[in-house]
Amino acid sequence: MATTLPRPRASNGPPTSSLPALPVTKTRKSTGGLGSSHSNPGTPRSGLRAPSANIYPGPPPSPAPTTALPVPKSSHGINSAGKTIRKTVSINSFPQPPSRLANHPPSPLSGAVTPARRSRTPQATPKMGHLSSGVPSLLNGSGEGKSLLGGAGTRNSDGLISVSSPPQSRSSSAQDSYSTSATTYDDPADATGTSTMDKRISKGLDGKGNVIVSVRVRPDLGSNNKPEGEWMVDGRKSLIAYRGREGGDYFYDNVFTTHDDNSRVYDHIAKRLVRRVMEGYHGTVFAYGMTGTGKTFSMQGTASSPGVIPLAITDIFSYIRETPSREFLLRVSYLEIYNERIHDLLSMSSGNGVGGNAQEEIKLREDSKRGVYATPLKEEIVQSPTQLLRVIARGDQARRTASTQFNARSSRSHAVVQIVVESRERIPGGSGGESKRSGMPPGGVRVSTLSLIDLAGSEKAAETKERRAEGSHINKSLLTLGTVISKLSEHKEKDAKGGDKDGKHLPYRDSKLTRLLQGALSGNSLVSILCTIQTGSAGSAATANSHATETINTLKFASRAKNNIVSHAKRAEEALGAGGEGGARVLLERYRMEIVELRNQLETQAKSSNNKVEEEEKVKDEEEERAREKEAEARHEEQMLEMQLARTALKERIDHLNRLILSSKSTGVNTGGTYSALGMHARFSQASVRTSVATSNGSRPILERAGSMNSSSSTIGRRSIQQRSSIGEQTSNDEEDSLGEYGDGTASLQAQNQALQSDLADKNRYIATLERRLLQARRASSSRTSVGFSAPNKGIMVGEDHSVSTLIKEKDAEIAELRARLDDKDRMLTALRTAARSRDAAEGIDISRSETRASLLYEQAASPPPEGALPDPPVSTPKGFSPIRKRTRSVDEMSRILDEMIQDRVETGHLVRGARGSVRVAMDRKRETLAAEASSADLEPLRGSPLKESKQVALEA
Ligand SMILES: Nc1ncnc2c1ncn2[C@@H]1O[C@H](COP(=O)(O)OP(=O)(O)OP(=O)(O)O)[C@@H](O)[C@H]1O
Repeated sequence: MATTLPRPRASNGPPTSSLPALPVTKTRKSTGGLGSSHSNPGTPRSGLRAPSANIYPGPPPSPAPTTALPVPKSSHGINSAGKTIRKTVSINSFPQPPSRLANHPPSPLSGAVTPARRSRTPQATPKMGHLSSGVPSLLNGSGEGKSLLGGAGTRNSDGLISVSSPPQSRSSSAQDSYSTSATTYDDPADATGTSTMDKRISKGLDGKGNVIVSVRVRPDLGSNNKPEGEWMVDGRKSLIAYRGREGGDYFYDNVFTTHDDNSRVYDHIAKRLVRRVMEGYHGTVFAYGMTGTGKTFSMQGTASSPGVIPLAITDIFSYIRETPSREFLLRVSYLEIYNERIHDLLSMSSGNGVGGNAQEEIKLREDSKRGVYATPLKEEIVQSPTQLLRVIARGDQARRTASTQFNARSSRSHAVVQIVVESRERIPGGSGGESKRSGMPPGGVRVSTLSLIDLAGSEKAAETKERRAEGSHINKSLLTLGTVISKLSEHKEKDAKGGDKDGKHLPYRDSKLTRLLQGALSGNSLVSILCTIQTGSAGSAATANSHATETINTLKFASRAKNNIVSHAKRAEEALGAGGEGGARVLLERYRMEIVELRNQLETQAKSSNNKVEEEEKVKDEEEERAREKEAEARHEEQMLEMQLARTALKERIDHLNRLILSSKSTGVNTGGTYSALGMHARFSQASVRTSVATSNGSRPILERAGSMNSSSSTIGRRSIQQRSSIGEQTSNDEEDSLGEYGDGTASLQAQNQALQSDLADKNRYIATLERRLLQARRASSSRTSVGFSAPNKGIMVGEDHSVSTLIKEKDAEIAELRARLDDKDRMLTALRTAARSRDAAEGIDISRSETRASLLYEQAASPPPEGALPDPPVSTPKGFSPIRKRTRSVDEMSRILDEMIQDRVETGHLVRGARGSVRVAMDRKRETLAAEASSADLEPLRGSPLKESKQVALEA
């Protein structure tokens, strides 16, 4: 259902175009109903209440002329019912108790207290004259009473006159609302300007106090049946005159004829009150009347003619919008009193409580600050007119209705909408004085309540039991209300005398309705009562009579109310802080404190979150740092592992080399000087040993070891050759010395050992260097790899390949260089040995040594070593092999043996005979095995070797 606000009223007339669905009238669930005979079949049971035009043809086509009114029977206006004499005169003529009058606050509306108030002493109303009440009022602009004396007769003859409301504008504005004149002028009547009536009002002819009692006449269903001539309704005079039994003239603050629409009714009965509520006064508007007379129609209205509630809502928000100096908080509750039980209409999901959800019993409580209030009651905070209207529409849906004799959709409960307005100066203490506009000092929160009450209609009889039960409750509560109002005058008198100030003798507690209205009735609130009547009646004469009686009762009630209820409403005190019960209820203050608290929390949270962020960043940094460290550690470990591996590999190689060296040594040691037999011809002896072994038994291990040694030396120990070039000289000198000293090659072996040791040291140094280089290369490679990782994949491959290939190339180059150096070294050693031998020869070395050697060789050749054993170089002279015998051996024989050996080698393919008779190791064999390579290397100098020399020497000898 659409919930838009009433459209702006261009004039007093009803809106012409479609209006919001709210207020929804009589769209409530029915509690049952009377026979359909009483209901208007044309009236929808749900949805918007249709304009009454279908039921009521509208104003009488020819309104009764004023002249048709019966002349009052007496100048006092007293009819046959003497008791009602006071009630037949204008309520404005009723006296106000002096004490009350003195207590009346000055009218903030007019801003001035009427200096002289006329007495309201009951008096006769000859010529139906009205006396000005002269009561300063919160609800009128002047506080002056009105008088219809003089000028009154100038009006039209339309007795049931409908006086047009002054033109007003409800201009469109934001927030689905529209501004009403309520916020721009104090009294709708004040702004009339042009009309005669309004001129009269502006001249102070309108008298209204803090309690406004108005009567609205509903259009009759059919003018044919109505007992014409008995009723006269004069809107201009605010007069209703009845010329029937118990007839009389009834004057009220406002009398609305059948021509007056809801807008005009609102403007006169509630507009000012709503404004006062916004300024901090409590206000109560209620509609009272017989069933079917238009209470709900007036309070809620229809889509095309919004009633008091929607128009009040519009004005509330208009006021808020136009009062920027204050901030407001609105909360709304909606309850009904049905069969003397209170129901929360906002807590009901649907239905009207009959078969609806069970509710916690709502009770009425009272405290000094809040007065009488219902609890527990749901209050909804609303922020827009639409929202507020929706809430109320929801409550309407839950309200109980039923069909009665006079109303197809009769309200069977009293419905109370309460809008609590909290307001506070925007800058507390900022302005330093009272707000010019509101006259309110800045400071605390002001809480006021607007109660809008649609009472259930009184009815004489009902046809069903249920209706009767409802009716009895309704009637009882309305009776109690009447009683309380009646007794208010007694109370006033007692109060004036200083007794019963609390009004304890008043039967407020006799019904929930009066208890709830206690605050308003006892004068704490501005009050506006709208009594609805219907002058005509369809049906029999009896019905018409009964109806007339009911109507008169309503008029009497209205008169009593106007006469007895005295409002001394004061602006609500501002609640400062949240202290006390009242303060705790002030949501605005609570919210302000909550906001402050939340802000503090927010700041604390912001701080802590900042700290948290910092801490998180710190932790993140630390984690990153740790991750980096871990990575570095892992890299380091990896490098260490690689180094370890490299070192292990190198150590293995060293061990291997050492083993080889030891092997060489052991050869030397094992030979126990046999080498000395080979002496300076170690190479030769080695070669011959290997040759012989290979020839005799082909012992691979030996060859392999020898090859291995050569290989090792060829790959490792080459770096120090240059260094050793000087050492080599030294060594050769040593060798020379040793040779010269001992002459048996022992010195040469030692020198050789020394050379090997130094070579080993060199190799170790070289290995260390290689380790370093390897490490550097790996680091470079890893850094290149890591750089490559950050680059595209291609980069990684290229980087790695490049580094590896470069490394390999470097190593190859190094190996090649070392090989070359080794060759140099070998050549140098050979040259040194040759030089030594040449020296020996030059110095005339004993030939016998050669012979001995030759004979030794011979012996060795004759008796080869056992198979598989290392060749035992001749370390000692065998028994029975004297030098003398050696000398006796013919050189030829020696030569022959040698030749045979050589021939044998040649035949086996180990040696190749040269063109000039020289021999050399076969090149292919050299390539085949390292041993052969070593042999080849050693045999090369054989051409000029000691063997050859010895052979030559032997031959020479
Ligand atoms: N001033 C009016 N102009 C046109 N139609 C009216 C007027 N007042 C009442 N009606 C119509 O009369 C019928 C009864 O009105 P309404 O329901 O407001 O009476 P009520 O006093 O609330 O009755 P109850 O006490 O049974 O709830 C409705 O259809 C309504 O439209």
